[in-house]
Amino acid sequence: MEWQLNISKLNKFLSAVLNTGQFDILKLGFANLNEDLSELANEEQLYMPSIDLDELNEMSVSSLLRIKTRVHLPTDIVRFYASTEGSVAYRLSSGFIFLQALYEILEDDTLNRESLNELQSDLVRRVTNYSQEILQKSNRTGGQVPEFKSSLEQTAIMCAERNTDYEKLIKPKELISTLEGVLGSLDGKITPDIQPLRHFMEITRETGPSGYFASMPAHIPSLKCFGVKILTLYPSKFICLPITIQMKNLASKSKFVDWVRLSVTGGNGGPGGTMVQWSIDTKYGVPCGGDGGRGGDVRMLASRSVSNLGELKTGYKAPDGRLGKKNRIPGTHGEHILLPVPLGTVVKDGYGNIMGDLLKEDSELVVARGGDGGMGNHNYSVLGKKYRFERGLGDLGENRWIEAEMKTIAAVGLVGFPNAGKSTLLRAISRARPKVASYPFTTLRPYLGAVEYLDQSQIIVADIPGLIQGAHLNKGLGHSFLRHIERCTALVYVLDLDQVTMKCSPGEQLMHLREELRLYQPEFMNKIVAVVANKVDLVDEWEYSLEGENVLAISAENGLYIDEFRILLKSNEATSYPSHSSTVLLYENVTGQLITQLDGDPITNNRTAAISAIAMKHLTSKESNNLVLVVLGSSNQAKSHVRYLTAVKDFKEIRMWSRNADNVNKCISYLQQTHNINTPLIPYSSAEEACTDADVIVTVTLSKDPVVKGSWLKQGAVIICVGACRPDWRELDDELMLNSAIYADSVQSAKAESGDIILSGSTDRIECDLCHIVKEGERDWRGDNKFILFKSLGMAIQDVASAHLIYSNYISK
Ligand SMILES: NC(=O)C1=CN([C@@H]2O[C@H](COP(=O)(O)OP(=O)(O)OC[C@H]3O[C@@H](n4cnc5c(N)ncnc54)[C@H](O)[C@@H]3O)[C@@H](O)[C@H]2O)C=CC1
Ligand SMILES: O=C(O)C1=NCCCC1
Ligand SMILES: [Mg+2]
Repeated sequence: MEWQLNISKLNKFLSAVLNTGQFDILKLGFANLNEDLSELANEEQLYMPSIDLDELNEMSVSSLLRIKTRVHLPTDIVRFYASTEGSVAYRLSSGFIFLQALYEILEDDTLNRESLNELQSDLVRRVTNYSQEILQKSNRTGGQVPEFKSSLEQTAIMCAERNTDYEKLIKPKELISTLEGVLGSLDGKITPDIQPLRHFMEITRETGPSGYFASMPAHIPSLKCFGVKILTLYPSKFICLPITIQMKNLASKSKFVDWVRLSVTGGNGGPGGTMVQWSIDTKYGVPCGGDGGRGGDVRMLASRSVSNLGELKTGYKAPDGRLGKKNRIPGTHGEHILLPVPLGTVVKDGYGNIMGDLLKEDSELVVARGGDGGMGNHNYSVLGKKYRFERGLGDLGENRWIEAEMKTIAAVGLVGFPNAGKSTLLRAISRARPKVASYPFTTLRPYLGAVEYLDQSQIIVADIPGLIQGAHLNKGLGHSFLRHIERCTALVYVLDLDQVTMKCSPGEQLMHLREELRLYQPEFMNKIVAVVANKVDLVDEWEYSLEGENVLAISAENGLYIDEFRILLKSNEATSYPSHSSTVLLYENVTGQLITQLDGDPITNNRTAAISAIAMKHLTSKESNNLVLVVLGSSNQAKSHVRYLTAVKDFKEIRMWSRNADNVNKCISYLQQTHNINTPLIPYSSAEEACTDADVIVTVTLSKDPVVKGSWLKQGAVIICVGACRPDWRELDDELMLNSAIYADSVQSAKAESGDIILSGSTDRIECDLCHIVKEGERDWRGDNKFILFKSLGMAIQDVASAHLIYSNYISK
């Protein structure tokens, strides 16, 4: 096929796009046009469209040049495109598709923003379909695609489709039957995840509260693959800090800037056009010049991804509007300049007047307005030779000096009495250098420090100057510093353990600090808090809890437990950091090539629940329906267990309990709204009440102590115990354990890893592995025992089989 691009249509298309004034043409997806054209030309079966640049008008040429020199694709396309680097065939074909789409775009007579959007989605669809076709054509074992330079590039796509999208590839019934099939095929040969890899264990000992698990590699002959899951578990959740700030080029940023002065100038309005349309009816023609385009504004944009004002330059000028065009078409507007600033930046004009307070993500403030475009000559109705070229020149853009200051200073405020060591602590965790001396009020204004993490995130911490008793009455620095606390998301109470400098006992310090804050503003009590006790090196013994609060003892001066403190700031329930985080690697059997690397979290969530569903299906009698299910816990596993257990059994009702009633309600709404669970889901405020008369009880908590007691349960109850995966953690009490017929996904793993089994002395009482249950079919699993217990530990074989299913579904999607 020979393509002849229709230049007048190309011009029309480009003008239409540019004239919308809001559409960024570069985003339409003509990637590497140049390169693809030349490559296409070398490829016999493809033909190069001919574009005669001389025929294009100025605007189109410059647009094309921009297109050619910059690759700026919609992210979906970038994902596919980038993933196939090195695959010449693929690149050519993507180029081919781009060109084909371009050709069709040019054929389209009805261009508007909507149809452009449609075309853009269409483009993404085509590239996607094409990539699927290539994947399917691959005839290599395991579905590996020969054209791909590295499977990692391709799997990056899948990783990018984290949790939600990813979960679409996993259907409960399909996963359950796949895993059941795999368990059935095992023939008793099962690789137990007896212990995490030795190195991980050693690291665990060194690193404190976090725990590391690495499941053993598992081989699944029937699926022609093997694999491994690497998993870390960090259960300590002292403090919830919802803000961690992603920072680009962390290494290059050494300065933390919280105040800047800069000059800002809006773009000038473009001049009106002076074009004249000739016609035989008028002697001098009809003026038809459009209005000039508006000059761009300079705007500030509040963004969570910006941590300080250090990136701002000393001056900005927005682009001018362009000349009005003929046929009364307005000139192109100058683009606005958006200056990203941290949330909570206050902007003042040169006279100190507040122009705005950027508190919310994505809120914008115009700091220099662009000038209006001048009127085109079509507005001047007077006809005749003299007035034909009358037009407005466009207004000048505003110009001023402004000051920007960060006022939402920090995610976390350090609060403590003078000399508790807050400044020393800030120095220890960040590069901030507040003055440190042992007399009160060394710090007169809040000092900020950025605590930086290896994953490029950072948390801003403020050293809030000395609070004293009576501060709420404006004593000491009084209200001036209490105000700073207002804008912190979380607070860390810093207690002084030094007998010499402390005003009162640590317990009393905590009480007084809280009281001061409460008296100043009762809402402060709703803030997230953590408590640290400083100068622990100066005391012989220390209680690690105070008034029911976990307290982390540190020595800021000597760097003792400072790493723990840094981690404590970051680990929390309110951030998106999950307690578990994992990766699954799937390898091809024969060649040992890595087929895919997957985010392990959705796999863990789904496969664990699928295994529980298989166990429950076999351990309860086939006829039993309308049972009462109880789920203790309200997080990932709780959600997935409701979905998977309801896929194999009908329940009369599902009772849900968790420590946090709010989370139970959220969990219930999620299940009803996102997964259309129709079985009544009932929140319970007492675990005991929920378990009374229940048929199936699932424990999916991070508790270290029993959450269910045998005395609560009725005879015949089936308990699926999913949490307590460490040798010293419990979810079930001894009475429950000793009265249960016990089964496990792996007997060997359960003997080595389950605190419930080990500490209740039940290691020799585990009947068999799940794969034997699956093979045996229906029988009396309870025997003489009061209850039936399935202890789940989670095994690599389940992860690998699930990853295989996801991968297969992905490539055939
Ligand atoms: N057997 C297996 O294959 C797997 C087991 N697990 C285990 O399942 C449990 C739940 O996992 P996720 O939902 O991902 O964890 P998560 O961290 O997202 O949620 C933990 C849940 O436990 C609750 N919880 C925490 N401490 C508690 C306490 N002291 N008392 C009562 N409830 C408490 C929390 O409120 C929350 O509802 C964990 O113990 C985890 O290690 C997780 C994955 C696989
Ligand atoms: O995914 C698994 O397998 C897990 N095993 C024990 C602890 C949590 C996750
Ligand atoms: Mg496990």
